[in-house]
Amino acid sequence: MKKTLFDKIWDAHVVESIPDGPDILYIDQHLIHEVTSPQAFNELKEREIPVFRPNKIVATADHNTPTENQHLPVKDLLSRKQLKELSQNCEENNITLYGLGHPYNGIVHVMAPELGITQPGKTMVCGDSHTSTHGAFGAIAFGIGTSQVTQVFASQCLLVEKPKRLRVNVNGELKKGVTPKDVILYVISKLGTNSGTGYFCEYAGDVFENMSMEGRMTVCNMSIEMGARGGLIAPDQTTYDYVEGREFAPKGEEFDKLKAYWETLRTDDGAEFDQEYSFDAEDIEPMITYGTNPGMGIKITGAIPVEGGKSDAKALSYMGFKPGESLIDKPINYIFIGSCTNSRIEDFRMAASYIKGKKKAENVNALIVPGSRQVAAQIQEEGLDKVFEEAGFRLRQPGCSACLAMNDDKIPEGEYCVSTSNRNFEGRQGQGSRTILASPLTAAATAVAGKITDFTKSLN
Ligand SMILES: CC(C)[C@H](C(=O)O)[C@@H](O)C(=O)O
Ligand code: SF4
Repeated sequence: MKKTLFDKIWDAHVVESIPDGPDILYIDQHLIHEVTSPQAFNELKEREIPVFRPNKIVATADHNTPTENQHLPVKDLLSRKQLKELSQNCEENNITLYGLGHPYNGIVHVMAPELGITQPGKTMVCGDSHTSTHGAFGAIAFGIGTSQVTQVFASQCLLVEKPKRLRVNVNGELKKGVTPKDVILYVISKLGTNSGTGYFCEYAGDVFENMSMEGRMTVCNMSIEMGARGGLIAPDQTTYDYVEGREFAPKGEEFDKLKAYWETLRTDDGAEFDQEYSFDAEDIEPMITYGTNPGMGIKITGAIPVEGGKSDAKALSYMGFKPGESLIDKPINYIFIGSCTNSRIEDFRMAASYIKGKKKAENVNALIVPGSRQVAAQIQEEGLDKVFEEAGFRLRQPGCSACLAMNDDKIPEGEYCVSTSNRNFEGRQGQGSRTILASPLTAAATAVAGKITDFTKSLN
């Protein structure tokens, strides 16, 4: 039978199938962080169940971490408690933790791929919705709830209904200034935030084939924002080149053997999908959102749609925008370049290439936050920190930062923030804050202009 990439990986991990019921799926890699693991550890303790395979778990601290003075004790008491609990739980259960200050520390969806923990063909879970990011490698990766975290701790397996198959094709050549973030914001603006519900999405076509691993991660990261359980892209030479040589990647003969298997991980010609959509790369332009869900996106030079239901009216009133309005020239006082969507080296290269030789607008407060310690080190190695400094930006230390208001980095009430993160929900970046999702390039251009600007004209 002809199989999809998703089927091949899924079927290889089914321990047992319950007729007309869920599958018991083996999980190769479990990632954890401070927010969704404490209750799971507590439950295990209460029921006196040991962690079954501690060496299949890797932990990091990311959500509650400050992005300044990481060498000092964490000021916020709740955050400090959360981080301490993670350290204790990992120690008690023999789990590797790359905590605050460790050279491998970072946002879970940034540090695991860069350490070579994320690999094609694996099943991966984390108590975090953006686990879909790891699908960029041709892995089945998805977020789970805390009770499922307990399940995986106890058994290394998960009882889970097999999702349906969805494929999104984008073919053609992207225009100048159109980045992977714009591609996924475009797709979600076309399909809506519920289109993926019940599905696992494969991204196919030459746009994804030509993308770097960083770009593919940006795309897969936001699969959950169209409601999909996860997203994935068939592994290819770009994937193998990225994985090879990384700290925890297989080495030598083992790598070659695995690579031969990874090469079989592609959708067979003629394999069937339950749903399929196709788009042309030429139709995509730099995108921004105007509302309070990631599907409310328009091209940067576009106008806010006039037709819309009650929820649109509510979103626009929260955002302080009007139907039919263009966002060009809207003054913006905050920008955030960071989050597991856009905080990898390529994102900072992109931002720096625009910023180089320019100055940050006076009115703008900029948060530039690498996704991991390794990204931060690479920024320095490449001298990008100088580019940012000369333009008046200050780099922060790694973490989830202003992506969600769980640490000190918050956007004040009523302020607009052009943000490279993935969610623009009400209050997401701080109570009353207003998020405009965009690419690192758009965020950089906004920071320089002090307002939303059609920067594509100035690109050469
Ligand atoms: C805190 C965590 C559970 C949450 C998630 O699941 O995604 C967070 O990472 C987010 O982005 O909203
Ligand atoms: S960066 Fe944002 S989206 Fe990603 S894991 Fe952290 S809080 Fe969630």
